[in-house]
Amino acid sequence: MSNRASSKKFDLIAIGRACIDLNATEYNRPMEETMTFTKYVGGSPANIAIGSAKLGLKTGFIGKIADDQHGRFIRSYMEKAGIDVSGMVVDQEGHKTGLAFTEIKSPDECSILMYRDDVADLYLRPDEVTEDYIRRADLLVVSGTALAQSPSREAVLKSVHLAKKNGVEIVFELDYRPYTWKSAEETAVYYRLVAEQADIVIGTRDEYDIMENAVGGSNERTTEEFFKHTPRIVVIKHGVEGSYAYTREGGTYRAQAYKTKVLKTFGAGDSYASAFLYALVQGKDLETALKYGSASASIVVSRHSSSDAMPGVNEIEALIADQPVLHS
Ligand SMILES: Nc1ncnc2c1ncn2[C@@H]1O[C@H](COP(=O)(O)OP(=O)(O)O)[C@@H](O)[C@H]1O
Ligand SMILES: O=C(O)C[C@@H](O)[C@H](O)C(=O)COP(=O)(O)O
Repeated sequence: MSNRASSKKFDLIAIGRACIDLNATEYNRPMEETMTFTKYVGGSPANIAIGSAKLGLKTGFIGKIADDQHGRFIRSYMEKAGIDVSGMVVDQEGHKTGLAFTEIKSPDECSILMYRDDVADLYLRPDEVTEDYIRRADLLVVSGTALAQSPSREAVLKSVHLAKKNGVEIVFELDYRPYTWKSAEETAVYYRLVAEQADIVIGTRDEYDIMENAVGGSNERTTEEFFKHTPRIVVIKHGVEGSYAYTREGGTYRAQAYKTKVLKTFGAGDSYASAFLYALVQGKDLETALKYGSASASIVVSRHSSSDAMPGVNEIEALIADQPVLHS
């Protein structure tokens, strides 16, 4: 897929949450002993939009933000990052910004403490998603978490319908977060509904298991099932073990993770998605796109945030040229 000749206003529009991450400033200790936190924009689809804009993609965002100091910080940060925020809606009903406190106990022992009761992003309504905005994109990136509750769920389903109607390719980032979902059955129903209509699906092996409502699924069975439906590319990530891309035509590609000095584990998935999509938009082949995703992720896990830390193209390409892979 090369969209370089595309006349569309946006290479990519992401839909879902834009929130706040509060990352432990003193790390390598439990959160109980952390006294200060550094504020960043967060929320997986917002992070993907920021990563994409930093790589030079024409990027838009659809989501609902709170009418408070955090909401205004998010809008202004994203605007300065070069993202079109005209699809962002300000909540008028007193809903709050979602917060994610991140604990960094050690480079591989991190956790996230979410404050997401009644958060503004899950109140995005279908009437706040317009055809005129969606049709201006080549890609619509849908976050799985935005399907967790109504009315955000219906807003996202409408965006999927509008994307299909207007020939906009759908990228489904499974982005599974256990909070806000009511049951495993419910999650599997909505995940499958959107995944089967998507053109590109990206997730970790564990997230595909959630979608299949089963444990220990295999990539072969997952992809066999997907290719009976719309998806043409399925990306399955396996953490430090690397990642795979499967194509409808029967291709299998693998990328290894790059060696890095890990500061924390989160942020890997969002940086991976933005760089992978950037490479596809540039018309690069799948094997190269996987390398871009892996390189970007390895850079972000070595830094403190998941949004501000997103790398530029030169950093990603320099890392790929160095080839410091983890497992061969
Ligand atoms: N510790 C690590 N060191 C280097 N790269 C990593 C590390 N952890 C993850 N990655 C890279 O990030 C990608 C996505 O990570 P993964 O943990 O599977 O996703 P998520 O963050 O969505 O859970 C991996 O495929 C790998 O390329
Ligand atoms: O998505 C969130 O609400 C929290 C993120 O902003 C946070 O930085 C994070 O968890 C990113 O994790 P990833 O899925 O590993 O990229």
